[in-house]
Amino acid sequence: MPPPNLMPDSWLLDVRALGCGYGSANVVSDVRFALGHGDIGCLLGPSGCGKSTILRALAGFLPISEGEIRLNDQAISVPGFTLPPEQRRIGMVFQDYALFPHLTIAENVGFGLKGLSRDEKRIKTASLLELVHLQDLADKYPHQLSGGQQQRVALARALAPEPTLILLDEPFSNLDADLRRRLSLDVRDILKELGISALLVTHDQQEAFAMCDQVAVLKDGQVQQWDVPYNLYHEPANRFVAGFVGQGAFVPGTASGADTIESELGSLTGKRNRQWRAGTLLDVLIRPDDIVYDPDSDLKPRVVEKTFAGTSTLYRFRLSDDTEFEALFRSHLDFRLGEHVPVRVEADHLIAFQRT
Ligand SMILES: Nc1ncnc2c1ncn2[C@@H]1O[C@H](COP(=O)(O)OP(=O)(O)OP(=O)(O)O)[C@@H](O)[C@H]1O
Repeated sequence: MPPPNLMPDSWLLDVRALGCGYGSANVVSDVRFALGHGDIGCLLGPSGCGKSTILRALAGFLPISEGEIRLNDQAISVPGFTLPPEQRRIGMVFQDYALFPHLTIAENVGFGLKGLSRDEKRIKTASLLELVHLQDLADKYPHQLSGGQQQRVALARALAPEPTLILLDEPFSNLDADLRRRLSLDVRDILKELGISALLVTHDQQEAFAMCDQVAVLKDGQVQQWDVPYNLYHEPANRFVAGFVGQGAFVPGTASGADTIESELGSLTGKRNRQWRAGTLLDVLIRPDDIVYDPDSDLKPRVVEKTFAGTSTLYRFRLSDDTEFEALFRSHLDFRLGEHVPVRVEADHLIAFQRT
């Protein structure tokens, strides 16, 4: 998987060393990322890390105190200047849909269409409703629609004025898990079909990975890594990203060569972008899918926890020196608590950080 294209001729959105916040204190600082034309990006991070703050700055609701936000090669925010939201051609979709309750679905979608004749407005609204598969509900009111349907209306309304960029602020978080997954894929298809760029804010990494081309992982108002999902999982830039993206446990080890680590789980070898010097003390990230059942293995950790999840079971294992790690097995491999299970590590990529 190649790294994201870091130098296209011109970015659609270019966020340069952004700093902003409320009052005198900055909530985010030195935030840098850029989005290509037609790409879907994501701001992913724990609650309070500054995702919505960045979104507000992008939308023009919050002035910035450092850096620059550029859209289509135009500076739309710099310290001392904020292009008003209505002049930015940026659409917003919110968590709570924010539809007008007294307007029909068609009127909600057509609300932002200015300067069109009545007929033009009707045709455009109908085509947008068709795009989000709601043409049969045009005359209903928001309270007559399900949450998922309301969110499709909100998307159609945001798309109506033909924005350059759409900002999606936790748009699926009021929906149940199954609907969330389906709607996020539908929204991705719609945006890709129209070639519209979007930036999604979420704390749900599965949603981020399913929907977005590139993801910024944030912590305490700073971007830890801006990368394609594959690299975030397999080449995390630091411990925070490694721990936040996917599951896993750190196990101590010592580098014995450029790409080999000796540990309580045996001699581990896997693909690496960066090489270690022999003797370096490391913490190795063991993901649940790095562990395989192997009846011939001498490594026999004890089951200390077991979580059945239908097609698979997540096991927590403990070694005699108290090192713990997890493994995800197909659920027909059924072991008891306390049982010693022969396993081995089969890691495609080795993720490890120097022990501090
Ligand atoms: N209007 C405000 N005035 C002052 N501080 C604020 C305001 N809004 C947010 N903050 C603070 O800024 C920080 C970042 O908040 P923000 O809403 O951007 O985080 P977030 O990553 O979007 O979180 P969540 O996922 O919970 O929505 C938090 O410490 C929050 O308390």
